[in-house]
Amino acid sequence: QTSGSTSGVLVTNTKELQAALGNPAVETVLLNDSVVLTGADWGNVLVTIDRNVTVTATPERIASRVYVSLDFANLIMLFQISAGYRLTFRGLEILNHFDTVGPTFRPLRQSIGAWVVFEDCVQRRRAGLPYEAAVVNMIAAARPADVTGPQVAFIISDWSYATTRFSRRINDSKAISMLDYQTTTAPDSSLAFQGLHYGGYTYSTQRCYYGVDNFVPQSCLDSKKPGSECVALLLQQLDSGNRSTPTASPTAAPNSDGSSSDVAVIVPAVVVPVAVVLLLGMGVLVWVRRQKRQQAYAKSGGPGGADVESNGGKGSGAMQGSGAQGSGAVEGVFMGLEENQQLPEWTPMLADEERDLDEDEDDAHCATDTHHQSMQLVSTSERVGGDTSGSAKQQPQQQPSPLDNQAPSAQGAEAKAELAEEGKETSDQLAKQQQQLATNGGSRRDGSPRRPGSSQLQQNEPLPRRPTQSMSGTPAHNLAPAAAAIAARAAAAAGSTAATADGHGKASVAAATGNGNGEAGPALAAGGVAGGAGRDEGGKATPSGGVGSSRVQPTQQQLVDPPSDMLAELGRMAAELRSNVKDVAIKLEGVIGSGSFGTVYKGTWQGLPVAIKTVVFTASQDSRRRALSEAALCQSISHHNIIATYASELQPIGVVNSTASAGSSSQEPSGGTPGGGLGQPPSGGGGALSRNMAQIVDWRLYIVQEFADGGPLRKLYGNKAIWMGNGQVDLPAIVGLALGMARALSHLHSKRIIHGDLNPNNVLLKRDMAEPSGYAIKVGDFGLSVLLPQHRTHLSNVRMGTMFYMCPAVVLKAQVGPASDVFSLGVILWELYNGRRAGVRTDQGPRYCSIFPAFPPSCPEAYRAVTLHCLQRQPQNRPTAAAVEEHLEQLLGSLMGGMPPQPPRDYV
Ligand SMILES: Nc1ncnc2c1ncn2[C@@H]1O[C@H](COP(=O)(O)OP(=O)(O)OP(=O)(O)O)[C@@H](O)[C@H]1O
Repeated sequence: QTSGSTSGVLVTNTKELQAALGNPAVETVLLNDSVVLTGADWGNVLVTIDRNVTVTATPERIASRVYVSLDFANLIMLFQISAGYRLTFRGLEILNHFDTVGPTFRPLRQSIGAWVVFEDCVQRRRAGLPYEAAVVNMIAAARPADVTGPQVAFIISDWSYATTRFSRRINDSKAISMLDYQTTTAPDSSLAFQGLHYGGYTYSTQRCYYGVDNFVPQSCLDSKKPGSECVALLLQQLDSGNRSTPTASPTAAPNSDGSSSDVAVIVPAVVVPVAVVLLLGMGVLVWVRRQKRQQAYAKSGGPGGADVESNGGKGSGAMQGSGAQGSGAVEGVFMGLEENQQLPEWTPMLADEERDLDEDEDDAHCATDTHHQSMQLVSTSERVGGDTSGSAKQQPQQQPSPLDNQAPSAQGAEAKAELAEEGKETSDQLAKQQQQLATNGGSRRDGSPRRPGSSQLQQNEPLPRRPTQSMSGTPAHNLAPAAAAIAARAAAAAGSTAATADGHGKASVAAATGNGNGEAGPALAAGGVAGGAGRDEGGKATPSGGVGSSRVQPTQQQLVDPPSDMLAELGRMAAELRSNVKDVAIKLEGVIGSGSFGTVYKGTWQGLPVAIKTVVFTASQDSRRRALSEAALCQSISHHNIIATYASELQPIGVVNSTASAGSSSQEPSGGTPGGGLGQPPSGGGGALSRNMAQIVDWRLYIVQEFADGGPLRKLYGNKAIWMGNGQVDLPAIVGLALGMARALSHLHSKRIIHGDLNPNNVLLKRDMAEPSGYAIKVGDFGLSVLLPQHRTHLSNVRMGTMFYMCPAVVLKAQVGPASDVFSLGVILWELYNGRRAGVRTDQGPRYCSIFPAFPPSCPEAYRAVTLHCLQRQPQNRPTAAAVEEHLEQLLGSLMGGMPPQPPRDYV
């Protein structure tokens, strides 16, 4: 049981545990009976652990499936783990060891580059967020850069386990199964003035369960207090003996004598029948909708639950949907058009029916991006490629824990069902959050309150168009009320969670121009911009042009209330930035969302509204190449229709001391910018830190980008101002947006850059009155972009992109080139005209909607032709992005009675 260790030591109390952890010869510490640590016995000692140690229940306890209780009694900073080492807890019920929320393990002092691992453990909090909120936070937490796949955490019911704490089993109606949850906690020195240093390590839980004794009341969460504050309040109440208010919960744990409280019995008695009735009602609703859907498909000539192939089958059968079988079909891949292929018939009835479906799907998958991420857990990931390739599609298999009380097979099935269930719960929760924001804080362009529903664009929301078709400049005064409302909300956000990083210190380094001075001491250094709003290709400062106008643009379209863990993270980040960022004022205002590689924050930098992307990665990783190349690529591109990157900054967050194996302790990074390199790999430059470059374990990359206040294109779909119904559309608006994308792509391809993941999530919008739609296109997310070598038409062995937007050559042959981007553009052009997504996920799997790629008869032939040209099966039959641009320019010109609007000169 001691894993080959010859040095297992049995401990029974605080002093023995301290001695064992501090003894370099001990690799395994055994617990057979409950241990409650006491501060008096531990004393003022910080034990340094510079080896791998496992603290585990004895083999007998594990064999008899009893967790041994280890109570840290809220003692803090008892030990520190040197970088590169891991402290593992196994088979234990661990109590009173957490910070109020989040994965901060309070007994552990800041341990940069170390691992704390919990295997087959129960983790219990005395007070915590409701499971539904906690699981959202867990799923939203970024995985360590070198760990693939999504977080796997979900709520389970009827949880029961045995612990050495009680003679009776503990029974809870719910718990969270943390099957595979891993995250790297940011080094947190925000409480250094109190002598407290936390974080910096990777926190990993495998096959663990998470239970909470007392839940914060919903009223506290509804009052918009951060979750951590609600938990702190609850703990105060518990300490003062006032347990009556907050503890009511159907999942209340047994009281210390092992008996359940009355509340825990009564609440289920009321809630369960109501929930059952509601669930039944929902089930009937879903069934009716499904029937309707199937009837509609049947009418269109397809089999029940038809997929695209049924429609495409009218032609050559080139379209494949999820239901296509035995034909080499790939889920969610449109196989492209062959010459003279007959398209499915477009009927308003089908389009409307499908819209219904699409809205379901949009609600379920796109309420927020945190949610988008969570859905990767519960269903097939849409995005593949690079680090996430494959992994996101696979659900990690649960290894039966030796301590599990449920039959492994039953639990596996249950886990899947729970995963699906939790995805729904998560989406509901986030939809609610967003609704609250819309009701409470959002504002519309005219300053009137947003209607409930979403903080994003609503279907009938008026667009920010210029009043006439003239191409005059932005009427900034129209935006003042919204700007005021936004400022108020931003100020409120700043009051609670944000901080202005305006510390003093060393100068920033301009790396894009290669003149880094290598001095340790980081700063958010201006890459392409030197204190200005715009930039040109060479990274020189330019006078503010179009981007400058963003100073008066409303900026709240995308801001969602972050989960409380993120608020905590935001606070830490702000503190970190405050201490590190020297001559640059950066203000964080909230979380926009998170994608597969990190979190995106909303902030202000040098007076500009910005989005700050953060990516944590490991030096030895492929993800390093990828993160750095994204930063480098972003900074090398300057175009009106591509998100501008103002600055980027690489910060070390973990260091392995080369002498660590000889027993010395970890070395905290000085916070320097290695090599003075913005977006440069950590290889070279001066400074103390850069001399030890190879020893740096983890990095955090910040990319400061232009803020696209209109949100992603997918949120615009269906807006009644553009898509009026029955195939009636605002053509100039659509063609203007399409042209923006074609211009962006054409520019990228002229630089031999392949975007690799063009989809309506990565195409952002920014208010711009000069555009027919009121929005300028801003293509972003270069995480999967690659540079095409000279004289090559494509790269092989690169499979990347997002389901529904990948061309067959990418999926089937792993060939990526400009033509694959053009194919993705074709799918989006179709979506733009139809105001909806081409592909949806259904209960039967992902599939294209049945009318794709048909157009309503009212669609001008010029638009239809260029779209279908992009969707050709053979890459060589597709047009270049430049040709699409030219074509759309002509079309828009003719629609607007002259030349289409030109982007501001500085940005072309
Ligand atoms: N420059 C920006 N301005 C405004 N919002 C942005 C900006 N960049 C990203 N976002 C938003 O931040 C969220 C996260 O973006 P990110 O690019 O990290 O992930 P994603 O595209 O949603 O997912 P993935 O990276 O997994 O494809 C999204 O809602 C995105 O629209």
